[in-house]
Amino acid sequence: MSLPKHTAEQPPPGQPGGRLLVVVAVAAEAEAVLRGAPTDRVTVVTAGVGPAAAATATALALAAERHPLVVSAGIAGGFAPRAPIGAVVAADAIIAADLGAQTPDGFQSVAELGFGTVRHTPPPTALALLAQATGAVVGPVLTVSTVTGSAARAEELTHRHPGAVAEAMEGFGVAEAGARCGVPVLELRTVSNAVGPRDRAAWRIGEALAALERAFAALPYDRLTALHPLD
Ligand SMILES: O=C(O)c1cccc(C(=O)CC[C@H]2O[C@@H](n3cnc4c(=O)[nH]cnc43)[C@H](O)[C@@H]2O)c1
Repeated sequence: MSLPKHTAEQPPPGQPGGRLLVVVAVAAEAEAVLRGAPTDRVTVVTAGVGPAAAATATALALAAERHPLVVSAGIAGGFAPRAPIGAVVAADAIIAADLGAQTPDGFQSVAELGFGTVRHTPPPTALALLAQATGAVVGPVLTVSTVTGSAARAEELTHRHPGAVAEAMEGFGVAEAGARCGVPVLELRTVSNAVGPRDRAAWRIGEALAALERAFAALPYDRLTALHPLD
């Protein structure tokens, strides 16, 4: 007898439902998500910091269990004035902002150089639902491997990505894994610090984690998973 592909907790193929796969970097973010979310509607994976750790953990989680939708979540740096400390942001584009080469003409992304991609686009209807429920500021969220620490770097990123609302370190990795596995990816972040000159003492991590908890308490889980039924 062959085993069914779905588990007791998962709906049968073709029917809406299932858990959101939520990928965070560190334990404090996982705890905030789990305080806010109904525990039977999320699988939370603590991946580690950076896009490589995020991609690996996401791919492993998707291989282990079917999920209709993935959310890259956690704290982030916000671009002023669009995303102040405590704001919720949601990505309408998930962009690898430092994946490329420095050339005599300035930075060129791997996409501009003719290989690979630096952008993933979250599903618009799910993004709209998520943003409406959480009051998120919507815009591009940048994935960087180095936290911005100067006004010059913040200006350079804003110049290359007008309208960017936040930077963090994992979204593009999660989105790459989701794309390879055929599962759509959203990015939902709360702002702990401003993108700009390094001032670690000004980071408001507690405030951002409280906002993350509230955001996950507000998500419309049934409607989100119904948009992307498991096949
Ligand atoms: O002290 C530092 O400068 C520093 C260097 C590397 C990592 C950190 C972290 O605390 C991890 C950052 C963690 O939170 C996200 N995050 C929050 N704010 C930002 C930001 O302004 N730029 C990039 N990432 C940020 C990120 O996704 C990581 O998971 C501190």
